Amino acid sequence: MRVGFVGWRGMVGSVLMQRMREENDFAVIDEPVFFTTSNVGGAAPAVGKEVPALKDARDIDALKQMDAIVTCQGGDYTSEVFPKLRAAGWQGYWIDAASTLRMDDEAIIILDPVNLGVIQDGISNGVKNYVGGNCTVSLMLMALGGLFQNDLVEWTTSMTYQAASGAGAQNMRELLSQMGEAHRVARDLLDNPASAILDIDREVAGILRDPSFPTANFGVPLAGSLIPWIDKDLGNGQSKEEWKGGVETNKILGRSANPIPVDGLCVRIGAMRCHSQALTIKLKKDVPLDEIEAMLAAANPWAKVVPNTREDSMRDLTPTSVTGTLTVPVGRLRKLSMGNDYLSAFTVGDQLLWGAAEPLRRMLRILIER
Ligand SMILES: NC(=O)C1=CN([C@@H]2O[C@H](COP(=O)(O)OP(=O)(O)OC[C@H]3O[C@@H](n4cnc5c(N)ncnc54)[C@H](OP(=O)(O)O)[C@@H]3O)[C@@H](O)[C@H]2O)C=CC1
Ligand SMILES: N[C@@H](CC(=O)OP(=O)(O)O)C(=O)O
Repeated sequence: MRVGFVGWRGMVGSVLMQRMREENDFAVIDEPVFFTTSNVGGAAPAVGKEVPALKDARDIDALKQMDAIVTCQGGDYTSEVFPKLRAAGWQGYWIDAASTLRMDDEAIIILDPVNLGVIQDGISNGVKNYVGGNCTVSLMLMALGGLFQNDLVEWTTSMTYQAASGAGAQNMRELLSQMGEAHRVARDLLDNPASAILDIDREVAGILRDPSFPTANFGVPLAGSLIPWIDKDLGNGQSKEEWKGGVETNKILGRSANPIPVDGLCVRIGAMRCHSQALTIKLKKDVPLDEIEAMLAAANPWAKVVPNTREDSMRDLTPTSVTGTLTVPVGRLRKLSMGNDYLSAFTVGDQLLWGAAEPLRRMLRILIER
């Protein structure tokens, strides 16, 4: 297969390249070809085999030569180039990280540990567009796959704690600048063990509210605070990120005609690249907790049940412990006081791995190895 890569040096693209090298994926791609929107003719990345110089990511004729294109370049690029490429008669596979085409009838949302059957049916039926899901949705389904597989979910809420990386590389940098500023104004007081905590707090609150505080990307402080809105305002009280929770979950599960209600509030917090979510799940029936834990653990090799103890939760169920790994721990599992068919859960996952790059890498592998 001749495979074109667009957006390979961005944040999601870099994680994709890193994972493809780790899994030796380039060995099974006959001809990898790298594209750019900014450096035509420049050197392509080292992938262990000879590759041509960077080609123009807007050159439809060059793109048309590809059997598959994997893009992490973003939604604007997809909106601009994809229709032209199809209009030019291109029949190849389009594998995309951006949300643009996700809810399109001609596209499948890819998360193969959860919906391999939907993907395989799509390939057999000639579907050519495969799009990675919203990070929060993919991570929730990786964690709760066992409950959905066993058709136990009547509805679920998802209250999220989303990392800065979901907003982009510049936002991650801004979060760290904000943390640095908050520390800077308190440093002298912190160095003095006799200083009053309310003096420290006043200094920090002052800089968070100061017009000089770096907020160009987030719009408001995130460090020492949080942002209870992610993505566009749909005008009905719901954010677009919250809307995606329902529609994308059901599309991935192949049950858009008979949807499971999934809704909640999406909140940005000061983690770097791991999204966390607290879930309240209304079960269709009362299932013993040990059976639920066994189902969750058996659903895929990455979901890991964390015992619901203080020590295990604090050690294994945090962004710090999960970052940079493919493990999706799920814990805080208990029946809520509302009744035995109400289950709580808390899960954490790396939004650049299962939330973005990994489903694309695996989709390419599925196409190559079929
Ligand atoms: N961030 C996320 O969490 C998620 C993002 N996505 C999707 O992936 C898309 C890409 O996101 P993301 O990777 O965060 O975007 P980036 O902004 O990191 O990268 C996008 C492109 O910007 C160009 N670029 C310009 N300057 C630089 C630089 N200094 N370093 C690297 N690249 C640079 C590159 O294109 P070129 O080489 O052509 O110049 C690159 O491919 C998003 O638009 C979204 O649709 C999907 C899921 C999660
Ligand atoms: N919206 C997500 C990141 C993202 O890129 O989502 P999507 O792929 O659905 O646009 C976040 O901010 O955490």
